Amino acid sequence: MPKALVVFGSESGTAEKAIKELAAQWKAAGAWTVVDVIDGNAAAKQGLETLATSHDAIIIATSSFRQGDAPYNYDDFLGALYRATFKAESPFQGCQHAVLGFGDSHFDTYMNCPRLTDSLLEKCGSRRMVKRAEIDVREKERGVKDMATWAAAVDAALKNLPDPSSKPACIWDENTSTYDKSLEYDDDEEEVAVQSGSSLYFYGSVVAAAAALYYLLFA
Ligand SMILES: Cc1cc2nc3c(=O)[nH]c(=O)nc-3n(C[C@H](O)[C@H](O)[C@H](O)COP(=O)(O)O)c2cc1C
Repeated sequence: MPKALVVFGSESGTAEKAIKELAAQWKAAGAWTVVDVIDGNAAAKQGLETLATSHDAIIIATSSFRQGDAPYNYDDFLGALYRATFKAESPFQGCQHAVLGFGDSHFDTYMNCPRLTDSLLEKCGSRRMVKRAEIDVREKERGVKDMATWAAAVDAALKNLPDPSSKPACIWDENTSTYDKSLEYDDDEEEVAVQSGSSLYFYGSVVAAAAALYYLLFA
């Protein structure tokens, strides 16, 4: 029976409550195993490779806060995805994922964190097993329907899980605008600036340029 881990990022409780309700329904149906429901920071503590090797799928529900940033309890997971991508590592090879996004279309950085998560997971080697759903707080009725459709798609995918090396269920930005926003991630070692979804290497280039200048001037 496939094993899935549910990971959430939630600052005011919406994504957490919604995904816990869905997880309870999936568990009750019993067609596949919901191993646990934990926040992103707790997931990151296990290490990405451990997460991938211990589970067939990772099911994510997250919102965005501030300027499209990760919720406080999800920051470490997003950071770990960034670091793996920077190092061109594929810790999620052999694993599959699904993302449920929560956001408010009033913000320029609408759905930034869920979209980044979906994109970075793929870059980390994971197969997208269903299309990401995006729940806008401004469209309540549509949100309820879209969430039910997504939950059914996740359930169907896990009941008949394709090989993780097969084609993804869809491309990252199918039927949605691309993220043309910026997101900054800070930790002790590095700061990452992603612009227009185009350059994960922005910060690396800045550091390299600064090092070259220092060498020319002082070495
Ligand atoms: C201060 C603040 C900043 C927010 N920033 C964003 C944002 O950048 N992008 C977005 O899509 N939604 C943003 N939202 C909306 C939340 O993501 C949305 O309300 C979501 O449903 C909250 O889910 P949560 O309670 O699980 O964190 C913001 C909300 C607040 C209050």
